[in-house]
Amino acid sequence: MAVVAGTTHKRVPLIAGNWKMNLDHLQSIAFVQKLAWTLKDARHDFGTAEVAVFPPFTDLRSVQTLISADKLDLALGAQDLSAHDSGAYTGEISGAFLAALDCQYVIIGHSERRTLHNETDEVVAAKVEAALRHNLVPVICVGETAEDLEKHGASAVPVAQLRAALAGVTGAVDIVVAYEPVWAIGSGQAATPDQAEQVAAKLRETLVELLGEDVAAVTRVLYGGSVKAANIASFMRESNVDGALVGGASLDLDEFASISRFHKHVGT
Ligand SMILES: O=C(CO)COP(=O)(O)O
Repeated sequence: MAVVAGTTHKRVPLIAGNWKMNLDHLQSIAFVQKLAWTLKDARHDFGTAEVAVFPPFTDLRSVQTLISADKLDLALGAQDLSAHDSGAYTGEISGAFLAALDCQYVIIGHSERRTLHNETDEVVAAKVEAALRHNLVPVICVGETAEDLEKHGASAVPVAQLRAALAGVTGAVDIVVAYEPVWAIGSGQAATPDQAEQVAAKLRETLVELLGEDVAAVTRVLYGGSVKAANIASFMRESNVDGALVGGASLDLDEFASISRFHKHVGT
């Protein structure tokens, strides 16, 4: 595992681009090609930061083909999956299908799905189990609303959501946790690095309790919510923040490439 210069990280950071419902399959090809060239030109070392893209379902085949044909150093993830493996579930996408497309990751429990699609903690937990059944790494999203923050402080809701998401999980699992305060998503108002670190530390304590020291020590905890090139370094200086889940800025090629190369700014 890489220790990133200028930080205390012992986990390889993950910079994950959640495209949400943006870029069709043709646009995705152009974008990923340019992203790969930009990172290659900059001699990006994937040992210092793994870079992953999370396109819409309809883009996955195109992006997978590009990554595999051109041997691009990019990881691929989906934005959601079904809790079921196959059968009469119109409109759902099985984890088996994602694994067959070489997806390594899948986002689960994003606040937009919790709010707009009424995903409960139980649904999130069932999806985490489905991801693990298919050897996909779930990127489990947790985060408090502005109202939660006011009423319960920053960490109570994210910690409770993480406990619920891991209800059916034991042992040496490969997971990623993304702390995304709902009030910071798309608002331009990111959490402070200290706020992110405090919640990330609480989430890691929860991982120790639920899954043991060894799993907690290697699990990456990401921060998400108005991350951009100008603020990524300040988050990455925190010892419990191991990367970022980036929304809007992941659609801007130069901005996302610059975020991926955060170690250039750490210590400056
Ligand atoms: O929701 C997010 C990533 O999943 C964050 O979105 P923004 O980076 O646009 O705030």
